[in-house]
Amino acid sequence: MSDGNPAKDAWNAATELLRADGSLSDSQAAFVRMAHPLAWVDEIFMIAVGSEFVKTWIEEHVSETMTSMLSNILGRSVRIVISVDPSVNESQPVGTMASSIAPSAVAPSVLAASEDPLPASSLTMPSLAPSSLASSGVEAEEGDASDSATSDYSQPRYPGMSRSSEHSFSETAKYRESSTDVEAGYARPRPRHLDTSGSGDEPLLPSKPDESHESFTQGIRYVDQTTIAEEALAKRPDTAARSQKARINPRYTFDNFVIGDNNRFATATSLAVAESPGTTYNPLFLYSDSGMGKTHLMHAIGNYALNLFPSIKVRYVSAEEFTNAFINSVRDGHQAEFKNQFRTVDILLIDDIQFIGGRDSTVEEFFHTFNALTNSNKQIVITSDVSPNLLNGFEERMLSRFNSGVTANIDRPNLETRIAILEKKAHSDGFTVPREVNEYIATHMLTNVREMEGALRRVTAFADLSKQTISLGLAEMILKDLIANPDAIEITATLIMSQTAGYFDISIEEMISTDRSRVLVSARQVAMYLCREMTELSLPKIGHLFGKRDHTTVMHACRKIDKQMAERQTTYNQVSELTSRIKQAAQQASL
Ligand SMILES: Nc1ncnc2c1ncn2[C@@H]1O[C@H](COP(=O)(O)OP(=O)(O)OP(=O)(O)O)[C@@H](O)[C@H]1O
Repeated sequence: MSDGNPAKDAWNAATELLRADGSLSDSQAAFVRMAHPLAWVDEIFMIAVGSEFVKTWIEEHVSETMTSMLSNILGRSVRIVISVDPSVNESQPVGTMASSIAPSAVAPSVLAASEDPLPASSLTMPSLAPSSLASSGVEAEEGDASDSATSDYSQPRYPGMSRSSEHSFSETAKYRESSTDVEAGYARPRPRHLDTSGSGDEPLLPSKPDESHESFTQGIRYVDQTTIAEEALAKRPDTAARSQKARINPRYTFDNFVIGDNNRFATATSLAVAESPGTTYNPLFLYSDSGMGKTHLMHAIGNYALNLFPSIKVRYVSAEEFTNAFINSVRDGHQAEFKNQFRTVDILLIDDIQFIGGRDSTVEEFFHTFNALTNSNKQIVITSDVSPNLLNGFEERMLSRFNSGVTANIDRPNLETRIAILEKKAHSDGFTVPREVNEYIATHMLTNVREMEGALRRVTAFADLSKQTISLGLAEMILKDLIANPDAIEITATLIMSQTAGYFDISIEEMISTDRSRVLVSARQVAMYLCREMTELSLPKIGHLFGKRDHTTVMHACRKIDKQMAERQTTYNQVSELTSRIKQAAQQASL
């Protein structure tokens, strides 16, 4: 949908057209969607990305195709100029940033560039960065005297029930539903190193499941449970045997992986690895806290690669299993078999690598396995609970190898994504779960997707066994030992302040200080707003808690955040997420 940014409209249209005619693969489209189209002036088409990595990737892989499609759409020849702006959130839906740029901020530098085209490298756009749109790094936080006690803010609101959470219930997920559409005969070139496999004349499976990966469009997508893997399985009965041999779980696919802001980059690189193993992203290192979907993505890579390349050899192994297999091979004198098992594959997926840290001989063996595979351009995917730099028990030479490819973090999913995950799980398990039940679970359980799924399973299993209809009341009853009664929860200003400070990565001292730098003012205003919404504290009391500030300052903060939530998706998401976190922390404290 257009929001008056012609660059964004053209970029989106070009992406969709190229996807439709097969010129962009799933992973290419995923990267294209990480870019933020800023402006189009004459022959200059400007986009911003968050990192050099994505810039180079776009330049090398899709710039030419996009340039020519954009030129067709815009009716004149354009060239793409890419700026790197670390403040661009690559996982944020396209358009968020562009739409926040005032036209007046774009005009001067762009026009100058268009009249006298500069080489791309010399075209810097400091005025386009959102941070530079503010007149300075110091933000006003005081209210004016007219914001007086006659306002509706003079009375406390309903404790524990914020307007933000009401919004989030009614307006969060914007998913579309659609079924997968596997089009036959859509072959892609096989990666060079796989061409020598001897079975190159075997037809490739359709590799463009198309609509199923539209999840890379903004936000969240909800797809039919029919997966590419299942479709392919029906066509190629041997796929089941190959998955089993590869120790790949056919249930974990890209189709049933919900893509949100927290995992967009990790999913894009995983897709790229499945499509072109052993080429660019080697090794791919995925890390996150427990239960965030690393193993799911790993199996998805395996499933997709097995479907794309009929002769490919894939092997999934947990680090624990690798360790045991190694120890047994030494004990039984079967080292040759061990080596053969792990060094002759095209893709090795090793899960939870942190497990082998400190086990010197296993680490050493893995080092040799790693080198043997990468030296012959075979793909390695590694998962861990921490980034390579924080792994314990590995030598430096090993860590530098882990860092030599691509590392991708998976964050905690936000509320919207958590609801989408639950909806998808319920759907694929064949249950109809009312939306408020999924919202209830997602709002109260936010630290681990696995636990959230466990809660949903508890509810569906109980309803199934007792032949009851799934309802909010039933869910509350079944989950009462996991989720405390909302009425019994005590939400204090201290809790709000500490959660908000943690979220913005600042200290409580900074939050109540007189420092008025932009980040601190934003965090402070959000915290004041939440205190007003979630506690019964009066304006003067809140002001006092926040460094003895005047009640008009609190009033100003509340009005400002209220307004920003209506205008800016980012603020809305921040407040929704914080509301969830605060409630969860309060619940845990009350259990
Ligand atoms: N984005 C997502 N979409 C769908 N399901 C998800 C998503 N994220 C996590 N899950 C589900 O959550 C559960 C836990 O995920 P997974 O086992 O992949 O986590 P993990 O990060 O590997 O955890 P651990 O570090 O404990 O091994 C799985 O059932 C997985 O399908």
